[in-house]
Amino acid sequence: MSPNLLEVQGLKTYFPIKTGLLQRESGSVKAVDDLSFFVKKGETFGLVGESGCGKSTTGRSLLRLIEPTNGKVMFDGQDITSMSEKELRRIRKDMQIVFQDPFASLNPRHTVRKILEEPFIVHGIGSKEDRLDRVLKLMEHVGLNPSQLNRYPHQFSGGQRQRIVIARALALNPKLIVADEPVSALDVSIQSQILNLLKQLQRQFQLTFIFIAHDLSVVKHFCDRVAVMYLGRIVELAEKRELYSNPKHPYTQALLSAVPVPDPFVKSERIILEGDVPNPAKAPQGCAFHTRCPSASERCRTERPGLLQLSEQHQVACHLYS
Ligand SMILES: Nc1ncnc2c1ncn2[C@@H]1O[C@H](COP(=O)(O)OP(=O)(O)OP(=O)(O)O)[C@@H](O)[C@H]1O
Repeated sequence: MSPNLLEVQGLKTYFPIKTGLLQRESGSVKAVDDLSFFVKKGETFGLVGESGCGKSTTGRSLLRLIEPTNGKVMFDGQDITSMSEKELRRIRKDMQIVFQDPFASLNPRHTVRKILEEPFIVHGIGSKEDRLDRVLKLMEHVGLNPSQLNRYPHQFSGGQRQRIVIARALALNPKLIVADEPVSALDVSIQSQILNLLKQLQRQFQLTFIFIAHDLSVVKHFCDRVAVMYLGRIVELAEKRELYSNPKHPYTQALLSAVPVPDPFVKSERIILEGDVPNPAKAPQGCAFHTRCPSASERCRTERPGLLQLSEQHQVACHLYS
């Protein structure tokens, strides 16, 4: 049996750009541009990069909430990309997503009971009493008071609302949860509580996580392996400790230099990236990062680097190492 829950090969998701009165297609945004990686059963795989680099589109494409343009996604040995809608509905209960903004993902007119009961109703699971029982258990698992069963989302704090979203994601006993910036909208003091809850649930229910974040400080304690994305591509992928202690790609080095160091005796030099992220509709030839890279050579301008295996736990897409 494969140790991997997810295997992704050559995933591409392009969005057409339509212009003019007739909305003619005039190109495409390469939001996800040829990603290949795997996620092991029970691990937390981090996807990190600046806003707009394609993290959310990747997460949604993996679950086919957005249709990928190309590539193959194998989930638990099954090819999701070739599944019919019906087959997909069956397998979707094994793959859930938690979004950044808990308020936007909850129906304001539904009580917690109704919100948490819905997945069971949709999948025809249990009698009314049995469903209530399941809802109460879910509330308990995520640290919500069962007496709040009949409250509405606006009667909860941001952190509690995210607990409701997590409970709903857990309802159908999934194997994989894509957590798309699940703590970014929360107070810093609440962030670690939610991260701890996710970790505890992971152990309790043998969950596999894909954890999306825009900076490397949040994933530091949470992920096992981390992929750094830039303009729709993975530029570096490594086991967490290896990535933090031995970053190879100039972009990862710049991202890491922006992570605050809590020790006043440790001096860290911040690498300031010049220029803006190139427009994904007109991504440059060669390495997408070359316009901002302090070490770019002529080759970086013309030739796109592939992901190079530096060691068993470390891959980098950069001409400095090839
Ligand atoms: N439905 C869409 N139609 C057209 N372009 C899109 C669509 N969704 C995303 N994009 C574009 O695809 C690129 C990647 O967006 P995506 O939201 O995946 O990035 P992200 O890294 O998750 O950013 P953020 O952290 O801000 O959410 C961006 O340039 C975005 O504008």
